[in-house]
Amino acid sequence: MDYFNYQDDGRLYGEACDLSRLAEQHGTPLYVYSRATLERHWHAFDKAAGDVKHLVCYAVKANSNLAVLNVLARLGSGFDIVSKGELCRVLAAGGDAGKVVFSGVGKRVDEIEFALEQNIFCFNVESIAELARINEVAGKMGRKAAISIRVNPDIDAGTHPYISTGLKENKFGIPIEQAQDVYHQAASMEHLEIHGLDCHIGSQLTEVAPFLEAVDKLLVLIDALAADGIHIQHLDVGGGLGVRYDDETPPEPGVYVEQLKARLQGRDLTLVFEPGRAIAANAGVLLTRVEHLKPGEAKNFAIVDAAMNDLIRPALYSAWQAIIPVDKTLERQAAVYDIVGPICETGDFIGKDRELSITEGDLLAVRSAGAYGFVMASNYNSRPRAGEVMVDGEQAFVIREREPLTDLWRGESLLPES
Ligand SMILES: Cc1ncc(COP(=O)(O)O)c(C=O)c1O
Ligand SMILES: N[C@@H](CCCC[NH3+])C(=O)O
Repeated sequence: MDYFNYQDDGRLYGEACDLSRLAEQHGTPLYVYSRATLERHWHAFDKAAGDVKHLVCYAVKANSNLAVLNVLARLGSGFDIVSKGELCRVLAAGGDAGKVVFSGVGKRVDEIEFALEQNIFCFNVESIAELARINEVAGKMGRKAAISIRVNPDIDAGTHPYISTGLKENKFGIPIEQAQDVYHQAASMEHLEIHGLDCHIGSQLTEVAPFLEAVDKLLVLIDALAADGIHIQHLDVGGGLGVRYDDETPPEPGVYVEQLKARLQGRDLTLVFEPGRAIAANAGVLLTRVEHLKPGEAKNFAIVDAAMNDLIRPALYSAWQAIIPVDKTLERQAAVYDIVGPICETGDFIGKDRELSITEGDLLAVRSAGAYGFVMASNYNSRPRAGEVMVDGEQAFVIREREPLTDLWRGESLLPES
């Protein structure tokens, strides 16, 4: 059975794997990813960028399992990281530090040192204080740090307020009106080398227009900087391309990349992309089993063995993800359910008001769960985090064991007897 959504047209995309068998073998809840889909989505960006100089830096935060990173590293992917931990993962997965961009508003001194030691491609700098810190650390190490400034173009990405990043009121980047001045300050810092210009306006964008608006503003800035003698070599357009969860119709990566390329109008710029969700979301599902059906006057509940600790997107952003029975051939009575987990929170739901034909013990797949799924999991209610499996053609590999119960208190200690 195939339950991998192909983001281009919403079709289920096939790997030769039987999800029911995987659930029986490895238990539920269980994340399952498709290698072929990860690769196809990465290639969609890389191929479309084709004839211009470019670097596809997969955003590690979307899904940082080592096997996922390794699949992309083998394709020659770059990586967008936001912490030392993510850089360590990239290195452990065989990624090339020379293709790493380091984003994030709060880089610590030790993180900057480590990134410099590893010779990363570029720091995406988000404040004047951070510029000064990187300059100082690089100076102490006798190094020069390659930097881009993340510019906040004040554009409404039209996405959920929690994942919108390019507005004035957001904490990210340097306001575009101040950017030219900040580049001049950077140019005067001895241990910095200006390489690029960066922006990221939000996540799950379903239109190209806001990206184009941002790029147009950035190109004006790039031209103004050139006139001042500051030469920008690469333009990092961030991530943010949305995927189809329900009936959205986000542009395909190819269309998005082509339109961005057209905006460059022959400028000699390397394009950097930081897609996370567009590569990983529809390459994965979360498998969960129905524990109980609980009919009620106001609501029917299907209580499943996955919960908000496994997939927090519905609780956190009221995100909608498709939930389907894995075996559709079973004859069941249809009813409308809230699909809820066992956690002691009313917000613990995976989906609301879903018409499903199910009974106790049935296996469900929560689709589009490959991005911002496992990575946002927690141990709330002392629940071990789910296992992860990667399907590769006929084969399936456990790429992370379900967390053993004893790991739940690893590193904790009792107070000494008094
Ligand atoms: C700086 C940066 N780059 C890339 C991404 C990846 O975004 P997405 O998963 O929407 O492509 C994010 C997250 O939104 C981000 O903050
Ligand atoms: N975690 C968010 C996306 C965050 C993007 C990170 N900058 C989601 O699940 O939609």
